[in-house]
Amino acid sequence: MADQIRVGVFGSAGRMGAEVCRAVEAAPDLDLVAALDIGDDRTAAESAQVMVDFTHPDAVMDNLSWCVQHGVHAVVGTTGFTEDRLAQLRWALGEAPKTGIVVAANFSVGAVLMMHFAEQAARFYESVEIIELHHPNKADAPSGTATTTAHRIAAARESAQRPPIPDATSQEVPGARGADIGGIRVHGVRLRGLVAHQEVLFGDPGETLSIRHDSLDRVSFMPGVLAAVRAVVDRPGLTIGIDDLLGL
Ligand SMILES: NC(=O)C1=CN([C@@H]2O[C@H](COP(=O)(O)OP(=O)(O)OC[C@H]3O[C@@H](n4cnc5c(N)ncnc54)[C@H](OP(=O)(O)O)[C@@H]3O)[C@@H](O)[C@H]2O)C=CC1
Ligand SMILES: O=C(O)C1=N[C@H](C(=O)O)C[C@H](O)C1
Repeated sequence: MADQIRVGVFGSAGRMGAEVCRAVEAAPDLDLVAALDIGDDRTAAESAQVMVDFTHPDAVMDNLSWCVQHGVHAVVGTTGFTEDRLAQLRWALGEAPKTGIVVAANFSVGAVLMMHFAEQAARFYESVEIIELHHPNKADAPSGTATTTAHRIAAARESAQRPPIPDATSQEVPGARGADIGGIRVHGVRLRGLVAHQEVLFGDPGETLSIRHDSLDRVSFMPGVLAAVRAVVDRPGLTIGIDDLLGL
């Protein structure tokens, strides 16, 4: 079909990459032109308009540098995007970018809503902690979703001039209180049988609020990935998260 978007996938043999290949092949408006995994030659990717990257935090920056050099748009789900890495991408894209890059810690609509709702709730509660739960083959901890959620909650609390979260712990086995991400405690669970799950717990005197999201299958990420593929061709520059694409 003439007006199909030509799509390639970095990490095509991985859990997410394989699912993206299936989703692209099933979409009538998309054409899968390159399925590349580690060590593969990138020549096939030169014919792509959009490359999707679900690889590894150690590999993704090199893949994106190739995309920018070749004017190929990118949709990126791989984790590990610190402020420093985002700044490197902005610098590589330049002041008048022609290429678009969408980087999202989580492409599932429910997870995007969970982060959005958690950000809304953040200013109302004295206490907040995050529990992320994933399959045991996951390379990184805490998850990119939990890190992003923690930073968004921390920023919302700062805007609302919330004091630090109360915690009188004075004796602690290292790790028992989780990781401190921007002042928010994040606890990581790795358990066979899980896919990707997160609970954000808020507390105030006499009440708690739990906001939980569960990805039970990797198909949950596909509508967001495909929406980003369709959008990125008309979005030069760096887009962080898919909230805008969902109208949030
Ligand atoms: N944003 C989101 O919605 C989601 C993000 N993720 C993130 O996506 C990433 C991948 O997750 P997952 O699919 O579970 O991981 P996998 O390990 O299953 O897949 C990664 C694949 O990428 C390959 N790979 C590594 N380096 C390169 C490279 N330079 N070029 C091409 N392929 C490469 C790996 O090969 P090999 O195994 O040989 O190293 C592997 O086949 C993680 O960072 C994860 O956190 C996951 C789910 C949703
Ligand atoms: O590795 C995974 O599986 C996932 N990674 C992303 C993350 O680190 O947040 C998204 C989702 O949690 C699944």
